[in-house]
Amino acid sequence: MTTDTSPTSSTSLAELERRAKTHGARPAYGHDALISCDRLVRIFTTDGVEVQALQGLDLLVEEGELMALVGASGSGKSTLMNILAGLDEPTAGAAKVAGCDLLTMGAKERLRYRRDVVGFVWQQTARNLLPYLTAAQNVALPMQLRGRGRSRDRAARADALLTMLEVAHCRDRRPHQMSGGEQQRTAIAVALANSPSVLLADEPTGELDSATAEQIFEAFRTANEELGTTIVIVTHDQQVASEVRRTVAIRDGRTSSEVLRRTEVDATTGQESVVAREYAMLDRAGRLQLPAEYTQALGMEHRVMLELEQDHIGIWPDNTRD
Ligand SMILES: Nc1ncnc2c1ncn2[C@@H]1O[C@H](COP(=O)(O)OP(=O)(O)OP(=O)(O)O)[C@@H](O)[C@H]1O
Repeated sequence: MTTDTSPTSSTSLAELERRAKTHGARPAYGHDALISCDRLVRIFTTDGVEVQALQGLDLLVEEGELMALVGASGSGKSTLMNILAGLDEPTAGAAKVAGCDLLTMGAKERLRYRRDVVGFVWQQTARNLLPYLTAAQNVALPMQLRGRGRSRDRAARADALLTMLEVAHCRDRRPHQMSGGEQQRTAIAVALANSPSVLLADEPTGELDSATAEQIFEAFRTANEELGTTIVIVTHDQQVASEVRRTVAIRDGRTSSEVLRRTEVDATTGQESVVAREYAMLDRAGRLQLPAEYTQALGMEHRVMLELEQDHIGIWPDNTRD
């Protein structure tokens, strides 16, 4: 590749000034996103051994999105969720959720963040609900702890949320009297009780069969559509891609690819169909993660050749190797 981007004598000073101005006027990365992670790093050190769980992860989530994060075991999903939940702090990088800076928050702010800005649903149903409270009492509790409203108003909101999530019949039951799916739908109601900006769910269907999991995804869709809550669901289930509009894959602590689903209308027949397209992620330094099956198929290793074409960039194996 012989692309030369250095300023040459033919580049006028005025042109360089114009480029610098355009660059300076560009809005900051993720300025209009509800969640923005910028080159996020999390290093764990155990017995002197360092594990880089997040290795410069970039992620933007817009307000009102319902999206999924997928990835193999150990790819860094839970680490990212714990940081977004305000339960863990990143080693480096930047992370903001609804205007809150997750790196500089003090203890008091962190507590307010966890109570008001984010709601969580965990995989283990026991972690989501208190066993000695009924479904309605579980949903009312976060509102009570926040000290908002009268008891009658809190009970009315709990009822409305349970009804929306189709578990009104469980209102007077304790968790052990409900099915796993009913418990998780009640857990979503609990997480929504204080109207958080973001709902985070870490493997919420991990303990459920596929039919019940489908109902849980339906409940997330209802919450997203009716309340406009931004929802991020972590799962290792690749099937989730058919349940949400955007699925981001994490590999080795970085976002590696994204699947977008959209409805397209055939211009001639007028028929609607859902089209899913996979994209590779280009990070802010211009780095691209190529899928292993592509690079292996062409024997690409270490070095590749690039060529800039009119509307695409070509990538070829290094043909100087024997
Ligand atoms: N508290 C910790 N101390 C040391 N290493 C950790 C800690 N938490 C996570 N790790 C390591 O960080 C890496 C990412 O772990 P993480 O739990 O985020 O992955 P995951 O994608 O959520 O995996 P799974 O799907 O199995 O839950 C792993 O190598 C893990 O061993």
